Amino acid sequence: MTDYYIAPSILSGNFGKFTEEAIRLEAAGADWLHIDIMDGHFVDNLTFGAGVVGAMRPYSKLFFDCHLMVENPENYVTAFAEAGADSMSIHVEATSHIHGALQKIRAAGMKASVVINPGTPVSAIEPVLTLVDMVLVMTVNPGFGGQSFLTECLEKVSDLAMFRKLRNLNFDIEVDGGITDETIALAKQAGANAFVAGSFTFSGEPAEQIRKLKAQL
Ligand SMILES: O=C(CO)[C@@H](O)[C@H](O)COP(=O)(O)O
Ligand SMILES: [Fe+2]
Repeated sequence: MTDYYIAPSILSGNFGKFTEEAIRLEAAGADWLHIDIMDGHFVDNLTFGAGVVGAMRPYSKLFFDCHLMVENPENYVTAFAEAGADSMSIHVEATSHIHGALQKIRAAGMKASVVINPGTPVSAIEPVLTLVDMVLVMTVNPGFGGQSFLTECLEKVSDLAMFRKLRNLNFDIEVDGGITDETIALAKQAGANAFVAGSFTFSGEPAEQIRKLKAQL
C-alpha cells in the first residue's frame, strides 16, 4: 500500500513565528514539515539556514523535509544533520558532485533526496536513483511560493514511477509547487506520493486546507 504525505511549506507561514507555525501545522494534521532553504545564489531569494531548523526541532515531532535551494549543498550536510533534519533534498543543478553529496547525506544519518527543476530531464538523475530515498520533482521554478503548477512536469513523475518499477527501486516521489486540492489529484495520478503545499495550506485555516488535500488521496 502506498503511503501518502502532506508536507506544508513553512515558507508561506509567519517568519516571525517559526516555532509556533511548526506546532500549528503538526496539530493541523501535517505529515511532514517542508522547510525551504534558499541562498540568494541558486535562487533569487534568501530564507534561513540550519540554525532556524535546529531552533524549531525541540518543539516538533514532524519529519523535517528540508529542501535546499543552495549552491554546493554538500557543504551543509553536517550542519543540517546536527540541527535534526530528517531528510535533505538537494538539486542536481546545484552541485558538480551529486553522487558524493547524496552518499554524504545518508552517511550523516538522514534520508537523501535529489531534486530536478522544471527544465531538467529525468535522465540527469538516472545514475543516482539507486542512492536516494526520494526524488523531488519541482512543479514550479524554485525560489518563491504562490506560483502556478506546471502540468508539463507530470510526465517526469510518471517516467520516474515507471523507472522505479522496472528497476525494482523504492524511492518516494514528491512534488513541490502550485499544489492545491485540484492539482494534487493530477500529481497523485501520475505517481507522486508526497505533496508540498505552501500557499494553499495558509490560504485558509491550515487544518481545513490539509483536510481538503487529504480528501483527494
Ligand atoms: O520550494 C518551493 C519554492 O521554491 C516551495 O516549497 C514553495 O514553498 C511552494 O509553495 P506553493 O507553490 O505551494 O505556494
Ligand atoms: Fe520546496
